[in-house]
Amino acid sequence: MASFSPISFNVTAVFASRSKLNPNEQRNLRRPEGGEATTFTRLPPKGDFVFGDSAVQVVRLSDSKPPASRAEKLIPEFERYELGSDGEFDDGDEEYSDEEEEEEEEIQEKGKGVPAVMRCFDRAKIYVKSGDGGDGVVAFRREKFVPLGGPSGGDGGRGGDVYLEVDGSMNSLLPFRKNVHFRAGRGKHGQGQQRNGAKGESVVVKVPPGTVVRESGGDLLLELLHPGQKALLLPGGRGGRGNFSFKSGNNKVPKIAENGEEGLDMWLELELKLVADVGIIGAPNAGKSTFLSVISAAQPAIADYPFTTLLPNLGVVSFDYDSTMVVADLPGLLEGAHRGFGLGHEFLRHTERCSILVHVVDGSSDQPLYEFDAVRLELEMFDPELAKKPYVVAFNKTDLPAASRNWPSFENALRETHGIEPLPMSAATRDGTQRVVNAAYELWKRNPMTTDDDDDDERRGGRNPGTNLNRVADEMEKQRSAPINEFVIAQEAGTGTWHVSGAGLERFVQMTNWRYRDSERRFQNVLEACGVDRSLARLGVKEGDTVVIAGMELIWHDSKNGGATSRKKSFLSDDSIDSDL
Ligand SMILES: Nc1nc2c(ncn2[C@@H]2O[C@H](COP(=O)(O)OP(=O)(O)OP(=O)(O)O)[C@@H](O)[C@H]2O)c(=O)[nH]1
Ligand SMILES: [Mg+2]
Repeated sequence: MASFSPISFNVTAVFASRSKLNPNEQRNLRRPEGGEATTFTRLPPKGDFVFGDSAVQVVRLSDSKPPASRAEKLIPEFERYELGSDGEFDDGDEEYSDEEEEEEEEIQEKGKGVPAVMRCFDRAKIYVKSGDGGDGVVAFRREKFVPLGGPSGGDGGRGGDVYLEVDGSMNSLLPFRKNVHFRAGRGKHGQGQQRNGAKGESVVVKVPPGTVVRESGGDLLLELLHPGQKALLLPGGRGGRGNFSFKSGNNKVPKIAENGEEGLDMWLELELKLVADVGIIGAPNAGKSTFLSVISAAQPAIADYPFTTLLPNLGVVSFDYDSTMVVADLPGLLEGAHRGFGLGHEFLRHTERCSILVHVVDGSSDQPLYEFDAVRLELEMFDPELAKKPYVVAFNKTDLPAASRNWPSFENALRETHGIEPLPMSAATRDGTQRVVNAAYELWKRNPMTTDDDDDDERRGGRNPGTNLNRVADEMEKQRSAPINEFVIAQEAGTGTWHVSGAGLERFVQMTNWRYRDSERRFQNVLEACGVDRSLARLGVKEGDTVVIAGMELIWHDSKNGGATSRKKSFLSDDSIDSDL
């Protein structure tokens, strides 16, 4: 029994819901974005970030950029950043995101002084599309001694799928700077002699562990945390049926075949959130990377100037057989980081998932206390929640005389004003580092992370191995195969134009191949069977009115037996509905 949804005369509202229901419409809406795809330059080889020794340099916290001589060294050969007249660290690569102007300005403000490598290591925007299904064909058997061979047109092959897979060897989203579009192959068309088309080639997009996937400007889709996780994101379109599949008792020689179903497409925003238990923070050049290198097997670049660490490094600290702690060494934090100056903003988000922080202070600097307070303030300004995380303070470089001189007053001040016991250490000589690690471990044990990951794990498709990683694809498939008799009718106010929309109907129109003679008849029959005609008649459609279904304009002609749409030409009501609907 056919049914129809309640009528709405608010055309705008109906279009809005239609864009939700209909992947084709969504495609049209998004397509303009496609023209403005984010393209990036090539990822520089890792070696470009390792620098030789250079003279010691004192960098004040108020310096929001590396000195010019350093800047030159930071620049990989094929990426140019220029120090502008205002002394800011400009990016010569203008190819990055050119969304709306406002957004652009905001990014520029936040990304001030940040080379593209760092801006893009944890965020990317990519386009994915599953393959269209292959078309079915109309063919008839031609055999010797069989004068009237039956239908033999094969079905089209299914389009390729789009998968997302976690690759444990990746640690950034930088590869997506170059590679933005991922399209699965289309299914092959059917052939005569009942040969079905082959399935289109699937595409697997590799992402690093800790990747959060969002539909561009929309909902959170997935959170992929563990190496090996593989999620089916966009299923390929169904292959169109060939005329062999349309053979029925009523129609033994069907001259009809379907188009393949169009694949789905989407712009995705990827965000990498490091999965670390402990975050090492501090001012540039404090010795954070050196500390990580002595407590774990990680070998981060260490050099005697700020901004050595451009991308966070991860290290695993092992305690007992079964107890390990993942530690992240983050780029140096500067005053103004919360406003996007220096490198701060780009990575501060990564500390959100750390249970605790280790704050490394350069004990040999002019004013270690000032440095300590400034970094704390930055944390507070960026996110007060972050500043509330438990932390250990490591007073580094105690092997240097300046640090020894600074130590008593620093220790005193922290004890008095903050109620904290700082721990002295020398990452260079490893003196005291074990104590810091132990303190961090104890603190971490007492403060296990209570992320919201666990709460709505199922929704995110994340941590729990039992979670359905294919739920996005399932959802898409469900939307796509919406029943054909679920539709909404709206009349444009004051005109004789009617809009009929519904995902099932639109898919049906898209798959109808008008080249074949029987297609039109089938189309008319379907409109009648699913209740479109009856609903329109009940709502008062008049002879000559325009009815728009899935972008196709039809003219309504009243039929004798009371109510039916027709497609420009005359309405045919003498045939039964195909049983395969
Ligand atoms: N004397 C001495 N030098 C140290 C110690 N720890 C680190 N250094 C030196 O301090 C400089 C900076 O060390 P890094 O580990 O690169 O500092 P960082 O905090 O990671 O710096 P950025 O990544 O630039 O923010 C290097 O020259 C290290 O050799 C220490 O305990 N004693
Ligand atoms: Mg470093």
